[in-house]
Amino acid sequence: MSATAERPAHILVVDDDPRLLNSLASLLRFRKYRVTEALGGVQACEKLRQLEFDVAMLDLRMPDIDGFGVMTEISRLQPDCGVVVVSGESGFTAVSRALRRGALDYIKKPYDPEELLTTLEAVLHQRSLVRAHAAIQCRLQKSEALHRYIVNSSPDIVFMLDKDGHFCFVNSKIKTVLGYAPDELLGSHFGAILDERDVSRGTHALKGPNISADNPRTLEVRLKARGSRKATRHFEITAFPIDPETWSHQDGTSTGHRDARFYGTARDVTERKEAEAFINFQAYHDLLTRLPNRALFKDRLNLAMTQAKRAGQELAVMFLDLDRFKVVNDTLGHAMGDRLLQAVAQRLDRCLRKGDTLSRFGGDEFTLLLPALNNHEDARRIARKLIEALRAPFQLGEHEVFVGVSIGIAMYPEAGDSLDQLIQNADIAMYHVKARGKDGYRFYSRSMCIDSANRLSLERDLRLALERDELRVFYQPQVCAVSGRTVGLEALVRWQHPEQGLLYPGDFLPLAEETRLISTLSEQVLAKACRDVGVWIRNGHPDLRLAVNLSPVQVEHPRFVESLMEQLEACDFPPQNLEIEITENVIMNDLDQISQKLRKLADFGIRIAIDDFGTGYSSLNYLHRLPIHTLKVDQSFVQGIRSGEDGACIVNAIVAMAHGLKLDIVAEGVENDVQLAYLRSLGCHQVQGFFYGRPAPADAVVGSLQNAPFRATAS
Ligand SMILES: Nc1nc2c(ncn2[C@@H]2O[C@H](COP(=O)(O)O[C@H]3[C@@H](O)[C@H](n4cnc5c(=O)[nH]c(N)nc54)O[C@@H]3COP(=O)(O)O)[C@@H](O)[C@H]2O)c(=O)[nH]1
Repeated sequence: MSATAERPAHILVVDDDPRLLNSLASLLRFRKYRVTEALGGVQACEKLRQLEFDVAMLDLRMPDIDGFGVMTEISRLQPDCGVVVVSGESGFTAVSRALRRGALDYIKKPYDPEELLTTLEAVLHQRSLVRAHAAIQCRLQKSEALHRYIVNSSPDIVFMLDKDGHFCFVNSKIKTVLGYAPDELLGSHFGAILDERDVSRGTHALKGPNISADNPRTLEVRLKARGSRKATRHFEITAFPIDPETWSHQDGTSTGHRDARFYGTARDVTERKEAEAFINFQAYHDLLTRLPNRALFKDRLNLAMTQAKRAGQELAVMFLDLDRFKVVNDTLGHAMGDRLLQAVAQRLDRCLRKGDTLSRFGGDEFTLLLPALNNHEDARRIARKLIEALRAPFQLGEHEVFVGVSIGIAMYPEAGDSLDQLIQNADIAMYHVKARGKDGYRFYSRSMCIDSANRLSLERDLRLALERDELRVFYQPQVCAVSGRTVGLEALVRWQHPEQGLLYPGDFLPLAEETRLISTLSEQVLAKACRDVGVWIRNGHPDLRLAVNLSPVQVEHPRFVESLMEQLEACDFPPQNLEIEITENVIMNDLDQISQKLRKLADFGIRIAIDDFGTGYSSLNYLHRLPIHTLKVDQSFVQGIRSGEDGACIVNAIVAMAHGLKLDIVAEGVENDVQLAYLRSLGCHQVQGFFYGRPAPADAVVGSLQNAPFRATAS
């Protein structure tokens, strides 16, 4: 009777017979329906355009527009309006045609009023069910659209996995973030998009025993973007197991959600991770060179010391300080200085193995950790490599600059068993390289380290020693390898300390250099040596050569040439009998200045020898630019002859080169006849070393000058 409880159903009654029309309308009105009458098809179509109906009760045979025509209009104008045909026609064709056109029922005239009303009620009831269903469908669609919108607009990737970890659902966020279309992932295992480094951690995460809705699994993993264009991104994944009891889609849908056992979200945390990584990098790196900073260096050193201790191995800490960097910085400016530091860091870094740590310690200082070494030779090799790496000039814009590096080496455990001690001792060793003319390397030895109280008392003692004439000069012969005759004597300073006994240069020369007492010390040594050797020269050894060591501090002094010549004059010592020994590094500190000074000395007849040849700068370029007379092969190479290491090859090369350049050559540190025989076979005619005698005081030397071979027994 009614479309809803509040509103009576609106019925359109259509018939071309006024009497039948009226009677049907009255019957329906009597039953409280709202009725609109249409006398024929034309009127019915008009009413359909004006009003809304729940049901149309329709005659079929009408003169103007018949019932089928009206049904066409109904389905066009009001498809929700139900149609009940009330017709005198009862042939199969008419009935079936009416039903095919959408009529819900067919009542034959003359009708039974009760039967007609029952049919109408049933049609109205069916209409209301259809409408309710449509309303629910509509609400469902809206609800699903809303949820789809919420899920797809989520800032996170939302996903569902089956029990084995295959995707059952993934929202469209994955397309924006990683480039995958959700559909292409359905059915694939989630491990397929995990970065290789996180596959095992990621896949194990879901298998954990404690994972539950109250205790979701949260982990950070890297996910691969689709294709190779984009990099891996970082995600924080939170995954919950789905309780099969509460998951209402068990009965299945075409999307496969029914198998879902895990629900989760993946939040893109790449920006946060990158910011963290950058902050972390800043905290542990030097931003100019991108090398580890002090803090990271100390951390790695600590770890390496623990490992070395456990494995019973050595490690080396090197302290590197650039030579001549200050000049570049002061003359070309800080921007160029910065570029130089970057270029230096790159060159040094290229010399190292994967496990080594090069750090910028500050300014132009670098520290290097070489873990797990077998012996000192390993460290020595790297130090030489580093020095060599910086030898070639650096191109800074239009400027070509040269820097060198002074390297101090502290070996663990020999040079200390705490990290601060190792760094400090490497620094001390580096300082000794600087004091000896820069651009070289030295291993730390205990004699280098004088604590401040000792240092003060030693400095005071040294000042007193210079006043009280406690310095002694010892002489070591330089012998002709063929005749065994002594052709020269190297003067080597000793200190007869009143309490500590005889001290060697290594015990006090570094301090003398630091305190600038070296100038007075050298003057005293030279004066004594000139006096001693001068007497021997005058007493029948006119060609006897006196070799003296000069410190860089002396050579760099602006009055170096003048004061040396004044001293020789004062002692009446013939300049042509003097040979000064300087290291290559002294020369390279300021090639132009040194070259002028050496030329002046050479013009006076003084001979110039390069001491420790092969261990320092070794730029062969200076050899023909300077007035050099002698190369002294360093004792480390001579000792290599015995052990059959590289030393022998280097000696071969140095001797051949000296011959080519027509320079004299003196091999230092000859300790046995094997070395002597080898050197002789190379044509190295002058030798020096314990084989012929240790350095000895003047009175021990003088008697042996006549004899061949010379033999002294002192220290
Ligand atoms: N500026 C000055 N420097 C000086 C002076 N006197 C010495 N020195 C420098 O000190 C260095 C160490 O000297 P010293 O401890 O005297 O050692 C010399 C020799 O004893 C040692 N030597 C000689 N032969 C051998 C050998 O067969 N085996 C071996 N293990 N050692 C040996 O070598 C030192 C001499 O080296 P060099 O000078 O390179 O010829 C010394 O190196 C000087 O630089 C000084 O008055 N002023």
